[in-house]
This record gives sequence, C-alpha cells and structure tokens, in this order.
Amino acid sequence: MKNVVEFKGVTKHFKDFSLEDVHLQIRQGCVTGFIGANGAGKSTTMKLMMNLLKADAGDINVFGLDYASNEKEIKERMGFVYDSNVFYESLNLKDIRRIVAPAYKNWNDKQFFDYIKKFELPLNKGMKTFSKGMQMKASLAMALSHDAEFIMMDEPTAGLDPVFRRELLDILQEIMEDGRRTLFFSTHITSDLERIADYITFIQKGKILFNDSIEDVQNRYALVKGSMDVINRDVEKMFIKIERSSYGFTALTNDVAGVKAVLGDRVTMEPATVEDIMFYAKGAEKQNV
Ligand SMILES: Nc1ncnc2c1ncn2[C@@H]1O[C@H](COP(=O)(O)OP(=O)(O)OP(=O)(O)O)[C@@H](O)[C@H]1O
Repeated sequence: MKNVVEFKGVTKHFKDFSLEDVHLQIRQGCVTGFIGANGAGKSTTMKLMMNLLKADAGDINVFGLDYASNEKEIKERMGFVYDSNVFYESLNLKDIRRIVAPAYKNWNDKQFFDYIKKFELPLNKGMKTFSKGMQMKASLAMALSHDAEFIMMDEPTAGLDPVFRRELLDILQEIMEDGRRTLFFSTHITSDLERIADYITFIQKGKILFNDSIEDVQNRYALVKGSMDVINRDVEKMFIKIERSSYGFTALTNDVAGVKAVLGDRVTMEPATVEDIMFYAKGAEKQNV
C-alpha cells in the first residue's frame, strides 16, 4: 500500500511545546482519524502537512514529493476542508467559485454544481448566513471540484447536530468509495472513528503513540477488571494504567496474551474502546502505550 504522506523524524519546537521525532504514514485510499487530547499537537501536525509551518528537522513528503520543489503540484492535489469562512462574508458560492476555480488546473465546474446541489447549498446567499455544517459542506464541495486526492479536515464534525453529523459522515464514506481519495481528519468524537476510519493515529504530548488499523488497535488493547489481590509489581508491568477503587481495579493493557497467561480467569477482560485507550493513556505508568 502506498503512502500519501510521510513524516520522517519531524521535529517542531515552540516555547512550551514540541513535536518530537514524528514518523507518520498516511495510507492511500484509506480514512485515517487523528486523535489526541487538547494541545497534543494535532493542528501543528496538520499545518506541517500543508507547509503552513516549517519543521525544525526531519522530512515531510506528500504524494512522494517534497514542498521545497513541488509545492504547487502538492497543493493542486490536496484539499483542506474547514468549517469557518475564509472569504468576505458578503460573498456567495457563485462569487467564491469565480475566485477559486482559476487557481486549479483540474477544476471541474460540473462537479462543483453537482455537489452544491447534492449538499443542498444555496448559490446566491452570502456566506455569513451559512451554519458551521454548511460551511464544511461548501469547503468539501470545493475540494472535490478540484479533484483533490488527499483531503484533510480539522474536526469536521465538531459542533454539528447528530443528524447533520451522520449525514456528513455518510457523504465522506461515499466520496471514498471509488478508492481514489485519501482522507485524514482530526476529531474528539471517537464514535466518528468507529463509523468511518480504517486507521487511527493517536498523538499525545507531541509524540505519535500509534498509527494502526482500527482492527489492530482493537485487538491489541483490552480493559482488565479484577480484585486488588492479583496486583503485584510484575502484573503492574503488563498494564498501561490502573484505576483502583474500593471494589477492585480496572486497567488498560496492550499485552492481552500476557495477562491471559499470568492471570487467567482471576480477572475479566473486555474490549477497550478508543475512548478508553485515550483515557488510560493519559498519565500512563507504562512507557510504551
Ligand atoms: N505558533 C505557536 N507558537 C507557540 N506555541 C504554539 C503555536 N501553535 C501551537 N502552539 C502550542 O502547541 C501546542 C499544541 O497545539 P495544537 O494546536 O497543535 O494542539 P491540538 O492537538 O490541535 O489541540 P486542540 O485539540 O485543542 O485543537 C499547544 O500547547 C499550543 O499552545
């Protein structure tokens, strides 16, 4: 499988935050969800991906090309989809089309008008009248109209009502069907991942903790429950984090086979959700999550 984006040893330092030695691959034809707590470094990573920020060290390739000599080609082939209006508020979609279309070699007018109709967007109303969801759809219509192969979205479903959210996720699933596009989106809504993502990239404090298929993530982690008397130093080493209560403990493990072998039926194990993994990984006792 080819990678649309590759980060090799990418580092970016701010005064109080660093992205450290990031290695990341985004697989072609797949949907990758990008998760991590507030301030973990998601927007910084996406800005580096779009060359809006320059890395202090490391290499970033998009479509196998580097920004230094191929910025125009990369930007032609990628689309960043956002939910805020970057145009004058009084402009409508017809005006915006007139401004945006000439910037792209591959602009397809028919596609644009088809998507505007499909997304039920008004052509003649000022962008200031658009809700967050409508802005998102308008931005997506534009990315699809210049035939972006790689679509990046920053929290596409944040602030959308549940019906609209589902509709947008269905649209995203539909545009992925022909296998030509790659989608990378950040989110705090973990149910979105379970609905549409093939891969999950998890960032914590500027470090990528994993970048794996949903299936691998689900197979690797489990929640373990039991009474405190099974806990000792060796058992603790198999857990990423342990939550203790008067009833016993609940812990996240990434060593399912080890826990089974050592503790057997003295504990119960259940699948960990992405939300469980994020919760337990925060302040983890174990180094390798
Ligand atoms: N230009 C900048 N100068 C200094 N610090 C910055 C800059 N941009 C981001 N940061 C810091 O880098 C850290 C990571 O920010 P980033 O926006 O990448 O996080 P995020 O994961 O996208 O968070 P959220 O989920 O809240 O949007 C934060 O502590 C932020 O304050």
